[in-house]
Amino acid sequence: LGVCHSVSVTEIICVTEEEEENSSKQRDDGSWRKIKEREGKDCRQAFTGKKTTKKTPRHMFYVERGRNHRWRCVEITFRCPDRAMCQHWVSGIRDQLAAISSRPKQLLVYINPYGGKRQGKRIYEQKVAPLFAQAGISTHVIVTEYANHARDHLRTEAELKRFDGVVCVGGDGMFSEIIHGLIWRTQMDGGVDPNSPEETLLPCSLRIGIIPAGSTDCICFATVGTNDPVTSALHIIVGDSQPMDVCSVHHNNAFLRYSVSLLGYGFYGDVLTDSERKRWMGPARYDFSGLKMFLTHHYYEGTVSYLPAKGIMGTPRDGLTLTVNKCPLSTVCVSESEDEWRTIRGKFLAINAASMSCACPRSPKGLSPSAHLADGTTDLILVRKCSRFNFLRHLIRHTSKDDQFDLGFVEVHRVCRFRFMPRHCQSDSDLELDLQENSKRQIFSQICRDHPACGCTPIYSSWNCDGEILNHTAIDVRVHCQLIKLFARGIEEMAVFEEITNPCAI
Ligand SMILES: CCCCCCCCCCCCC/C=C/[C@@H](O)[C@H](CO)NC(=O)CCCCCCCCCCCCCCC
Ligand SMILES: Nc1ncnc2c1ncn2[C@@H]1O[C@H](COP(=O)(O)OP(=O)(O)OP(=O)(O)O)[C@@H](O)[C@H]1O
Ligand SMILES: [Ca+2]
Repeated sequence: LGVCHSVSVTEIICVTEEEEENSSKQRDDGSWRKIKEREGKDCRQAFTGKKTTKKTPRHMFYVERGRNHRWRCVEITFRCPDRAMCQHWVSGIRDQLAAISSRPKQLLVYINPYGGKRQGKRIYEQKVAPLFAQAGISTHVIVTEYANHARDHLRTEAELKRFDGVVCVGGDGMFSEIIHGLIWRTQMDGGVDPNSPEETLLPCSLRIGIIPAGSTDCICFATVGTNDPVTSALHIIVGDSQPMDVCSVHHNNAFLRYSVSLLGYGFYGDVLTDSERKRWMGPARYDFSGLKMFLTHHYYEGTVSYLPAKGIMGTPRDGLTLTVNKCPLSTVCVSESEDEWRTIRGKFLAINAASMSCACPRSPKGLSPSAHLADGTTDLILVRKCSRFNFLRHLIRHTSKDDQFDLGFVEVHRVCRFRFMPRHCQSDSDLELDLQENSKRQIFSQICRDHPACGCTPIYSSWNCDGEILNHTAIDVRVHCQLIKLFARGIEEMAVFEEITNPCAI
């Protein structure tokens, strides 16, 4: 009948053989037959063929694209009338798979059993481990016993040479642990001082895979296009690689933390502080605290200074396109001389630095839809003091096609470095003058946080650094271009997968 099916070798998971008697259920011969998805429902589809009596079917498992960037592992059985021909195909495919050097063979896996809805262990065992086994990947699995277990293990103990990658099963917090461990270890091994904000950090050689099992999973969502464990496992198996920028955050020449997604002062800092007391609510705590902090409507005074990025492709106001793994060729911060710095003083509801889009199920286009994962820049979004109504318009635009930056009180700059100084820390003399007032207001700010209806604004917010609270408000942030790599490929545009899934002759 001439129905054909093509599969790219790079998207084959494995081929297996099994001896099997011909049965009445089977359609034979000389053909490919798509049997079923490995996960989920049966989707039998027979292709052409003529009957024979005894066969040795060869099963091939490969990636099939579904809706919303989801990938599935599906199975095709192919039979040949001639055994030698079959063997030839199987060994040919195996040789080609073995030649793909980017595919991992040994992985170090950390599972946070308490992330998100506490399903990490189950998700890994039921959905991911069988796929890794099928693809011939061996794993060393560590179920974490306490917070920072994975980070500390990576920093000091893990025998990194044995592995081709690190997999983290959990949310953004768990991913943050992994990058802190890996980046630190890489600098120590290479003799680089992570405490100096001026040091150029050494890139990490091991790729990181994220199996989403957390509350926000924004890093997985923004790098793979969905927060689906099977899709992530398949990106790991086929050996994808997506470089990613990392911001280092310092306070007075002391290292605080790294950030890859959101550094947020004001609204997102307050949402996080409030939600930490409500961990028992699970992922819904963010919506509850989000609503609460929207109603409290605090603003904060301070000075933001930044070094604009130069020679880059695009600005934060570009269309909502996210591209696949395209890395800019030119360096961005050509000059770091002091006269290039710009300064803005003001009263802000939110100061956000988005180093990637921060797309997540709450906001599928994210905080900065055109932010690039790997261009050495972060998008600095300043939301000035405005009415609740206007702030709501800005927030709602994160969930629609409308441009959240096209509002008079919002500005956005693509930068490669920035600093923030809250108003009351601006100088020693300011500090002395404000000392008494500060200590009074600090006490009141706690009272106000607990009783937001009182309507007065505390002086300080906190920085939300990828979901962790920083314990300093004056910070110095620097973007390190492509410091880490993920088992991902960015978000595929429609045209890319239409091309690949179209059947064509073999
Ligand atoms: C009216 C609907 C407006 C919806 C606006 C949605 C904007 C959502 C933007 C989400 C950005 C997430 C950035 C990710 C940061 C992660 O590194 C970090 C670690 O996981 N997550 C959080 O800090 C967790 C941060 C979670 C923030 C949730 C904010 C929810 C806001 C809700 C506001 C409700 C106002 C309703 C008024 C009637
Ligand atoms: N065994 C453990 N016990 C307690 N906490 C742990 C353990 N392992 C990891 N953690 C910590 O749990 C926190 C939350 O983890 P994770 O990111 O996986 O889930 P989450 O629900 O998405 O949380 P968040 O929204 O804070 O990112 C992380 O900061 C991590 O350091
Ligand atoms: Ca970036």
